[in-house]
Amino acid sequence: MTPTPLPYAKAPVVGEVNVPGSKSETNRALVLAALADGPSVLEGTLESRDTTLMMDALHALGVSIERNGASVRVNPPVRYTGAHSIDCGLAGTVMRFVPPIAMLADGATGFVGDPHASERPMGPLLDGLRQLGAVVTGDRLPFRISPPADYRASVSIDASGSSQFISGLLLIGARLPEGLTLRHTGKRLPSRPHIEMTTSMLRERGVQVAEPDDRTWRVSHGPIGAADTRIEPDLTNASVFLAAAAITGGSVTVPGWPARSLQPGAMFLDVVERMGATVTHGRGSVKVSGDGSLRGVDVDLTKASELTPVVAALGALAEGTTTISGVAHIRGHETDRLAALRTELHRVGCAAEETDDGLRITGSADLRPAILHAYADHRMAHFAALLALRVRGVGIDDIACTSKTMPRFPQDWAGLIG
Ligand SMILES: O=C(O)C1=C[C@@H](OP(=O)(O)O)[C@@H](O)[C@H](O)C1
Ligand SMILES: C=C(OP(=O)(O)O)C(=O)O
Repeated sequence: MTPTPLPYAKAPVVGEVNVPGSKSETNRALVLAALADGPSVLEGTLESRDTTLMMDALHALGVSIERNGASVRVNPPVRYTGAHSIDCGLAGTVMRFVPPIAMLADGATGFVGDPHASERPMGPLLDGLRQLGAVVTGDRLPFRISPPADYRASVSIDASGSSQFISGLLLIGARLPEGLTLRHTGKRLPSRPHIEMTTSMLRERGVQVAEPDDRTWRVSHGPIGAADTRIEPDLTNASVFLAAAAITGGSVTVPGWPARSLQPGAMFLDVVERMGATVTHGRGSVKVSGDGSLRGVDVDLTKASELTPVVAALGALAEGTTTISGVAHIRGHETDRLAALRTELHRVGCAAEETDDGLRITGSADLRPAILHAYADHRMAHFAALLALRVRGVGIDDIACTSKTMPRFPQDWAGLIG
């Protein structure tokens, strides 16, 4: 792949960026619309590789989907049809949310993915489907699911590797004949806000979800109501643009910032504030401004591990040490993000070490140019773009991987940085 140079900020970055819809909300809304009791219209959806893969997957199972830009009309079938082969790409939401739907189909369904997708953990989800009665071949991609003869209602799994195992099962719970009781058996549970996003979107559609304790969910059998919905902007993707202001002493506004959100990306505002930037809430917008200096922080990102690459870039450019904890499981994200961040930080001359559950980074004002590796991971490309603002001559080997959640990233970034 030809490396792409990334823009250096000759001046403080100032501007406004309209960020497209949330990946997590779009793909949940698509799944829930596909499982609903009638047609739904979704507005403001994200148009990206992960959401296209989701629509194609649902279509392969018999769901009718009409896309008109960011507006999508979904019409569920009377019965889902088994599909020969569903492509999950590298999308966690597709590989963890669609197999449970395949369990409701009239025949077997095969699942495939990108080369690295078979490194991503799937065992607990597939084991959960087996506990519900499905026959599943394999423990990683590619795998095949045959629906149960008799559906059971109770599952115990260890979701310490990904909250998406829980979300994927909860999403179909109401469609199981006896509902679903799901218990998490592991010691830790990452990304709880993403589980809350799932339960909240289920409840908005009339589904009863009880949480008798903090590791058990009970979904009652019943219809999932069709709902016309507007998707929030993706706050994790927004954080990349806001970080540019903090790094360069500029000021960036993101319109459409929700007053309250279950997206863990909203936590970025606290982190960047602790690192020295100023956050201003306007009417339906957020502005981050900086004076160009950042200080290192200790930050537990258990709830918002998606933010790790952006916070790592800020840490590399900050004064002092930044310690990120609570993110051991991101070794199973699009790439092993802890190893990838350590390697790429070393490549620009930044001292960084992996800990059991995160990274320790010593900020430096003296980093060197390099072509960084993206490992097919959109957030590694964001990380490189942020370092490049302050280190002349930083490039990336694969900018196209940003299409996973933000195909417009290269243009929007160039437009903002100038
Ligand atoms: O359910 C979701 O939409 C997501 C859950 C999280 O996964 P993990 O719990 O595997 O971190 C998050 O990192 C991912 O980007 C999106
Ligand atoms: C972990 C991520 O994605 P996925 O939905 O593929 O798990 C991410 O986008 O940071």
